[in-house]
Amino acid sequence: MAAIAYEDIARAPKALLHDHLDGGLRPQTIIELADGIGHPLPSTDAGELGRWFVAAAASGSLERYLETFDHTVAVMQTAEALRRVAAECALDLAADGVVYAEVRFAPEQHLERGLSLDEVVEAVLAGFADGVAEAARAGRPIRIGTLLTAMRHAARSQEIAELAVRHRDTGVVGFDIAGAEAGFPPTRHLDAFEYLQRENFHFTIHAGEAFGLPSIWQAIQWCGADRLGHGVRIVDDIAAAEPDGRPALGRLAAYVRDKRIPLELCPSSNVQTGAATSIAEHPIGLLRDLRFRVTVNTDNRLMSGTSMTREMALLVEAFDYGWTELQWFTINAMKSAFIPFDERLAIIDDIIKPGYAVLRS
Ligand SMILES: O=c1[nH]cnc2c1ncn2[C@@H]1O[C@H](CO)[C@@H](O)[C@H]1O
Ligand SMILES: [Zn+2]
Repeated sequence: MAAIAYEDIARAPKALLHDHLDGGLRPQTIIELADGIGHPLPSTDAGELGRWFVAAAASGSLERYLETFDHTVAVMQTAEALRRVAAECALDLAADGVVYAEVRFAPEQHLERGLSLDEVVEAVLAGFADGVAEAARAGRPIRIGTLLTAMRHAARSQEIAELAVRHRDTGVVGFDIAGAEAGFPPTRHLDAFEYLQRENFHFTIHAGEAFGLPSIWQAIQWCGADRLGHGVRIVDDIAAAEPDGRPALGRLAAYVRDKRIPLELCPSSNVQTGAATSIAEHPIGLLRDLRFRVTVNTDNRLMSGTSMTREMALLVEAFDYGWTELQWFTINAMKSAFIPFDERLAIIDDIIKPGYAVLRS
């Protein structure tokens, strides 16, 4: 069978669980917002600036990758800027054929010009509502859930967890921690995770990206994470192959698979930070073969110059995947979403399955 065409993947309904708002700005928007506040940029040509982000982020280290966010966060410090960026995010995802997305950002990074944490969240939620409404008018319906992230090197996670719970009925569906992983274990934020569990709230934790199994183990067994942001280093607990030819799962890997803990895998991002050597050698191939609850994600569309369509196309090329695998990734993501069960099911039954059925035929 011929490989699936890029345009067909673009038309397929897609679900995305791991996308950073401040990692997905349009280069032209960064230029316009930076101009308004006098923030200096590496380039004021949109094409060049886009390429600069991708090159600078492909540093081989998570810490250096994260330095590129200085420019995006700098231009996201007013309610108007946040609202615009969020609206454009919704429009761009919808145009890419994403029908459900969870988008995350760290409110504590947007207080430099006097906004309160609640004002930051309200501006972003308003922007998503604007973008979702405009996308629907253009015949590209999308649903967006917001995740609030706390920065793992900082000490505001309890406050951000409470902020998330405060906005749970107006669009915030989960919580996360992000930032440099080595030296900042998930248990530093145990109070916040315990609070969220008592509130019956959902959270994912960036773990097993730049640091290995101890980070994943803490995220799940100490903190109670519902999902793993990346989690790609779980392969460190899988031995190549036993004499019978089957890979042997260690206790943690077996637990993650048995419990169906979703892995928010982000192939291109991992190659840039050095968490994987190439797409072809990305552990997603092994993890899918072993039937972990694998999902495909963009992480940062600007820093990786990518989209959901492109991530899927790269996997089709590297692993020879067909519609069966792409639908499986999509339904895995939808099953793992933080919105209510009946709403997830409706998207699977009414949008995803019929959409793939049309593409297959
Ligand atoms: O892949 C990642 N690993 C860890 N932290 C990340 C990643 N991508 C983005 N951020 C961090 O999350 C913040 C809020 O969105 C970003 O500002 C960036 O510092
Ligand atoms: Zn991330």
